[in-house]
Formats: sequence, C-alpha cells, structure tokens
Amino acid sequence: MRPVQPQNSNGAGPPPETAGHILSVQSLTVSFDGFTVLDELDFSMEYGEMRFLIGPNGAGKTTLIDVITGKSKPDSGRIIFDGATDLRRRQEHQLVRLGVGRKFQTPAIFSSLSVYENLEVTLGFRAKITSLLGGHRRGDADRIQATLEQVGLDRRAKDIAGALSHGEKQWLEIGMLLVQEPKLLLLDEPVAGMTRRERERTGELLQAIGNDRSVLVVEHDMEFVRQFARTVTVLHLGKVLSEGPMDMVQQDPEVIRAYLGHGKTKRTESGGAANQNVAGSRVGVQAVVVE
Ligand SMILES: Nc1ncnc2c1ncn2[C@@H]1O[C@H](COP(=O)(O)OP(=O)(O)OP(=O)(O)O)[C@@H](O)[C@H]1O
Repeated sequence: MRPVQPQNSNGAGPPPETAGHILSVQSLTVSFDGFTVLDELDFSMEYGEMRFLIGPNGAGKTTLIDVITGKSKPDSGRIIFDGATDLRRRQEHQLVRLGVGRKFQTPAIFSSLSVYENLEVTLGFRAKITSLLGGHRRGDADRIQATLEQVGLDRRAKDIAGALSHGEKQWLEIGMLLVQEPKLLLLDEPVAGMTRRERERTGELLQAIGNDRSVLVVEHDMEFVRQFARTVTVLHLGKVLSEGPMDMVQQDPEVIRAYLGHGKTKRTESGGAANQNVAGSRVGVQAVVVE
C-alpha cells in the first residue's frame, strides 16, 4: 500500500518538480567553516521507496540527514517533504509530527524501562498516564502490539530494554520510530555491530517497512547493501556520483575511482581483501584492488 500523495491548498496537487516524491532535495549547499560538504546537491525519493545511501567516508551522507532533520542548517537550496513542506524552515523537534523519523547509529532507548514501556512512552506521556490508571488511549495498545510483532520483539515485551542484545535494541528503536507512523524513515548504519543473523533479520524488517513507508538507509556494510538494496545512491564530495540498482552502480568506473582514491587499480578474480577502500571501509567494488 502506497501512501496517498498530498494536495496543495488549492487542491491542484504538489508542485510539478516534487510530484511523486516524498523527498525532493534541490540544489542544497552546506558548508562548515568555508568547507563545502554538500555541493548544490539534487536528490529525490519516491513515495514508498527504500533507498540506500552509500559513499566514501566524508562524502556528506550524515550531513544530508542532519539537514533533512533540521540538525544542521543549509547555506542554500530547498528540501521539499511530502510534496509541500520545506523542511529548511522546520526545527528538529517538529519533524516527528510532520512524519519524519530518524534513527542514529547508537540505539537511544530507555534502558530501565521494559520493551513495551519504551514504545508506550514514545507514543506520549498521555498514553503512559492513561495506562497507569488502568487503560490505554483507544488504538494505542493495538499499535504497540502490531509494532512489537513487526520488529520481532513481542515475546520480549515485558523484558527490561537494557537486557536486550545490541540487535534487539536497534529493532526496539526502529519500533519506537514506527509506532509514531512516520512517512519517511531515516536510518544511519542500522546494522553496524550486528551479527550475521541480526543483519538478515534487519534487512527483512527494512524491506517490510519499505512496503508502506519511504526509507532512506545510510550504510557502509556493502554485503548488506548488495543483499537488500533496491536502488542505491552514491554520494561523493557532496554530490550524487551515481544512482541506480546496486549491480549497475558497483560497476560504475567513477564509483570505483571514488572509493579507491588515486591508487593504481587492477582487475582480480573475486572480491575478498579487495573490498576495502584506502580508509579501511568496506566498499561495493568487487573486481578492483589498490596496489
Ligand atoms: N558540524 C560539523 N562541523 C564541521 N565539519 C563537519 C560537521 N559535520 C560534518 N563535518 C564534516 O563534513 C564532512 C562530511 O561529513 P559526513 O559525516 O556528512 O560524511 P559521511 O559521508 O557521513 O562520512 P562517514 O561515512 O565517515 O560517516 C566531513 O569532512 C566532516 O568532518
């Protein structure tokens, strides 16, 4: 099910350049102390799309999410969300209400509360107080239960969140975003530090979430990206270097060059140790190695 696209106040639909896009970043420039991090960046995502954002260290991936969520301010450009709202004019705390959920790399959960209470608190203190009095706001309990099942934590609902494994904490935090029913979910390296099994389950979870929401995932783990990505955007020096299916993107000579820096390259039979860039990060290049 795809979310219904918004109409302008005159009912004529979204501006033509943003039609069909949950997010439309236009000519976005961000600089820190005179150093340009995002350079007139154009980037867009369609409704109900799951997109992976990759790129070498320092490419500007986190900065893009910071600007979308109001954590950093751009020098110029526009960020149109849901066809009409310019996010540049919004504060960080307003984003949840608008329908943008962000997850940082480290899980931010309430360790001393139960899994269930974490979701309950996220839904708002009104729900918490109501539950202390013996009831829930109508629909909250159902929403919490559905979210617990979606993130695979229904059997751990009564457990203290601090006792969860690293992967389970990440799923709980994803659940804390989902329970707020965001239209766009922004996830920064969601599988960092996870076991192989946890990565698999996270990939399946993201695909399920991507069926009815838009999801932007910043990720360095290229094995994970290859397995679960539909469309990939490669950011380099604050611009989109390449975009498309992973198979296509990882063959792009520009992408190979960007990841491997200025080292001399040669073809190899397979990946293995070649899947390291000059800074030591795993990259999406299987057939090239720096000598
Ligand atoms: N608040 C800030 N002040 C100054 N410089 C910053 C700030 N935030 C980011 N930068 C710089 O902007 C550049 C891009 O950083 P960013 O974190 O967006 O890259 P990234 O693509 O997410 O990299 P990584 O994959 O290593 O996380 C880096 O050179 C970084 O040092």
